[in-house]
Amino acid sequence: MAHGMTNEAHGKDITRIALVGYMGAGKTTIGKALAEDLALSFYDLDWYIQNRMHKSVSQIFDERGEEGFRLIERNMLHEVAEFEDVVISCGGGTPCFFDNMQYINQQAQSVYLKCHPDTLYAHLHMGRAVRPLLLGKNTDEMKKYIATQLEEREPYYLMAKHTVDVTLMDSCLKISNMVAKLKETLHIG
Ligand SMILES: Nc1ncnc2c1ncn2[C@@H]1O[C@H](COP(=O)(O)OP(=O)(O)OP(=O)(O)O)[C@@H](O)[C@H]1O
Ligand SMILES: O=C(O)C1=C[C@@H](O)[C@@H](O)[C@H](O)C1
Ligand SMILES: [Mg+2]
Repeated sequence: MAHGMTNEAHGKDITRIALVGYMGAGKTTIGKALAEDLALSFYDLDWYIQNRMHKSVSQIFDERGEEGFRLIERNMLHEVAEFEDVVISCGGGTPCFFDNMQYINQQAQSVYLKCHPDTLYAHLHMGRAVRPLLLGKNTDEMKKYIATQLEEREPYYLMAKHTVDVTLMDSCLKISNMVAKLKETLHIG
């Protein structure tokens, strides 16, 4: 596989792709499709945390607060980012805590899935996954929260090695186009 990250322990060429970006950008949706296309294993960091902890992300937030969740998230990131020949979808906040983004860049080909706040809102509004940070917010509050937090977080996301704007890929039918664009960006597949 022509990706070019070499594992120093055994000198083998490995592929490890990490997707970052705001909640609702499509990291999970697109990451899964990309992994299938490239015949790589797919790891979603939120799902991995939930499986390892036997608890939902929301439960972890409730029981340990965001601070507790971020500690667990960092530890789990260090587990999945050791795996070889994988696509990893990070959580929306993963790059913004500790030195996570530097670590992601050290371990993987990172891609920021950039998405306009209106599209993020539309995705988050229609999706059914529970995002503790958005709980209890009405439409206006949610739109404001997304716009403000995206501005705060974008400097971290922009540290990724590649940026792909997914705003215009706003249809499930076009997920395959998205995969093609990512492969082109990464010179892979
Ligand atoms: N390109 C797209 N076109 C249409 N719908 C999309 C697209 N990308 C994502 N969606 C939809 O938007 C919702 C959120 O997507 P997804 O869960 O993949 O986002 P995420 O970036 O993984 O978010 P989080 O950081 O919260 O895990 C889902 O319901 C998904 O089906
Ligand atoms: O953007 C965030 O901070 C989050 C995104 C999700 O992926 C989850 O990791 C959690 O809901 C927090
Ligand atoms: Mg996700």
